[in-house]
Amino acid sequence: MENRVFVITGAAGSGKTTIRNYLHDKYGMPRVITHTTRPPRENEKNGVDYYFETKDSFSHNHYLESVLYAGNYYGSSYEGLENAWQKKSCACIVLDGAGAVTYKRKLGEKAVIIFLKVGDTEILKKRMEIRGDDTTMVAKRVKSEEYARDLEMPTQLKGKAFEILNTDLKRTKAQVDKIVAKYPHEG
Ligand SMILES: Nc1nc2c(ncn2[C@@H]2O[C@H](COP(=O)(O)OP(=O)(O)O)[C@@H](O)[C@H]2O)c(=O)[nH]1
Ligand SMILES: Nc1ncnc2c1ncn2[C@@H]1O[C@H](COP(=O)(O)OP(=O)(O)O)[C@@H](O)[C@H]1O
Repeated sequence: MENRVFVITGAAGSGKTTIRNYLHDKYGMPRVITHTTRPPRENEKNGVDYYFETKDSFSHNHYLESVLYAGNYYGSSYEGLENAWQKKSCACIVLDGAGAVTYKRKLGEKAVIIFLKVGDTEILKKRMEIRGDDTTMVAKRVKSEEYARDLEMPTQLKGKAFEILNTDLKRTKAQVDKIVAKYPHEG
């Protein structure tokens, strides 16, 4: 079976982590854990949600791609992806729009991109608040260039990515199931 990585992208609060966890729980897809210099949220654990790094330790890893997002660095390593592929042919990862573009460019057909859209920015803000994000962090996030950019699918991905409007989670999951069914994967 050919190796694939399902890349979930979209704005903050659009449901990327929820869908990545769905792919993991329903299809047993290993999650590629990425690295960040962002401080952990209250419920986040090192090695589970992210590898939390200092600026110095972040700079020592070998990345397939890395970005600056709302003032913090994020990066995904080749090693993380290879480790996931050693377990299963289909893995999943959460990336910002720029990361998704790089994955498509570097991995071609191996990268299946799903862009999650939520039209209403008030809904996104509310979801971040309900998730329990620090209000100062939410304010900083929604003011960032990267947040505004990721409200729409990157132009470089038009025609090369799936777009799902994530308002009703049940419907979103059903649409994800249809996409996964297009690709051979272990049970
Ligand atoms: N390009 C890239 N983006 C990443 C990586 N890890 C996380 N991200 C993205 O960075 C952005 C900020 O993530 P985070 O601080 O967890 O906020 P959240 O989107 O509100 O959960 C999101 O768009 C993530 O998808 C990575 O390794 N590379
Ligand atoms: N379709 C949906 N309807 C309502 N709430 C949702 C939906 N999808 C996700 N959520 C909730 O919104 C919050 C943000 O989702 P999350 O997956 O953390 O987003 P992201 O990783 O894109 O920032 C979480 O509390 C999640 O449970």
